[in-house]
Amino acid sequence: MNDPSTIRRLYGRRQGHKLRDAQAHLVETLLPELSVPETGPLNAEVLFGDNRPLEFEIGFGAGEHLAGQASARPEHGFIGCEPFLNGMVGALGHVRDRELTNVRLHLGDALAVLERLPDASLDRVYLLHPDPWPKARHAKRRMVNHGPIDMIAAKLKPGCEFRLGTDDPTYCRWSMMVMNQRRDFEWQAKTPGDFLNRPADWPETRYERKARIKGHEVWYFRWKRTEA
Ligand SMILES: C[S@@+](CC[C@H](N)C(=O)[O-])C[C@H]1O[C@@H](n2cnc3c(N)ncnc32)[C@H](O)[C@@H]1O
Repeated sequence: MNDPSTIRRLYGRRQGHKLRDAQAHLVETLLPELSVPETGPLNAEVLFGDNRPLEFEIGFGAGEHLAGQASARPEHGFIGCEPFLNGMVGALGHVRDRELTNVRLHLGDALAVLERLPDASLDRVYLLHPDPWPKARHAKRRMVNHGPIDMIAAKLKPGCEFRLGTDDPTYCRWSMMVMNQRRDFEWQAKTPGDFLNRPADWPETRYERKARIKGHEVWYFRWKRTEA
């Protein structure tokens, strides 16, 4: 596993385009330093050695949003999860280039990390351009569903935000339907068109940029965790 060509063979081919030597080297050297521990309960002390506020990104893609938020708030700790190795390489590159010390990464399922955090421990959760699963028969696979949203609700501190971005009209409508049924979240749209404009503190993601180039509308949702 320590040999870059082995890493490339094991992950690069199976999960995306082949890793170059420099990318495999990054995975070999920087990822172990930044990885969320594989087992045991997690909190800010375990991850960062102090009691700082935590933010969590589900499926960070190539990591540009995670890195942007982490450099904007160096006093917060950021946990990012992404099962796609080529995306992880992107995030590692941003962490290295921006010399970020407040990011921890997990190559795998975000929910498996989320469930190990204490309840009411997160200051923000991001879900940006989740896989849309557009067919009705696949709707149960959408991240915006009762099980995952129950977990997000449990882990967010009351008064803190869950952010969702999507350019998929079905996902947009679905998310409004699922979230409007909940009493534990309050939609933060101040005006009817509010969710059409990206807030200034919301860095653009790669997927979002591609969607805009294709001429798609993008919707930006912010829900506040209530006390309910
Ligand atoms: C359409 S991409 C969007 C990536 C990125 N957020 C962006 O906006 O550019 C959806 C991402 O979610 C990731 N993903 C899907 N299920 C996940 C899960 N259970 N945990 C973490 N990431 C997941 C996928 O690997 C993929 O990279």
